[in-house]
Amino acid sequence: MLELQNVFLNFHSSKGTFDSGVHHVLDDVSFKLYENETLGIIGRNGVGKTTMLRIMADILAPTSGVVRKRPGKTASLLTIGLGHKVDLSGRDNALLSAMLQGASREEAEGFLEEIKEFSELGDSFEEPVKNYSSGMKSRLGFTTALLSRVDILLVDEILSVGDAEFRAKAERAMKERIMGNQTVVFVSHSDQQVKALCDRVIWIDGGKICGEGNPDEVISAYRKSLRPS
Ligand SMILES: Nc1ncnc2c1ncn2[C@@H]1O[C@H](COP(=O)(O)OP(=O)(O)OP(=O)(O)O)[C@@H](O)[C@H]1O
Repeated sequence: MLELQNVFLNFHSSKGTFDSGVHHVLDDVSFKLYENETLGIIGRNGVGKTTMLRIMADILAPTSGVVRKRPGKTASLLTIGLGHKVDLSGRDNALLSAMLQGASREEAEGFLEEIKEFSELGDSFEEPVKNYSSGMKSRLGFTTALLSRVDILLVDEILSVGDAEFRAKAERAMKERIMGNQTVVFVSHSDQQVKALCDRVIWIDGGKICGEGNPDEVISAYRKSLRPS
């Protein structure tokens, strides 16, 4: 469905701590994402998990290497507040996002009441997003992506925000989508969520894939690596 082949990603950095001002974030990363699977990406803070999702979503081009997506397939990055036009209402943002993800205006309008109901934003749905809390933005972003149709859903930590009740509801809805043949790439620091939702896990560190495969085994190796020896 999607493949990264020998992907390198460098950022130019003003910090002197990196090699000649270049920060090598991804260093020869290759993997395949298969249709209908839920792939988890784990690793310490700052190792490049979000960067990988942004490359898969075509938001960021790799410094070198190839990203191949099956023709006609859409991928959408689900993250807090990304792409929200803050002067527009929740309703208009939901409409825009659904259309950007490939829905016609009519189809997108058809999703709006469902988005309002699931997100539990009430009258705030008609308010500008600049007045939203981060929890409210994530409810809007999560719900819009959940209810519109994308072939590959790229989920960045979004299930870890919001109150406990909404989080449980979001996790249940995500599970249903996964069961219903949605292809998902899921970045999370929650072992429990990754184990509950993912078929396969990739662990990255130092720009490389350090482990790949069964969630229990890869998470256990990752946790072991964090313990002081
Ligand atoms: N636009 C940018 N310009 C320069 N450096 C960047 C940029 N975006 C990310 N980085 C750096 O690249 C590295 C990887 O960032 P990334 O957000 O992908 O990490 P992450 O694994 O998702 O982290 P976390 O678990 O904390 O969310 C970090 O060191 C970060 O500071």
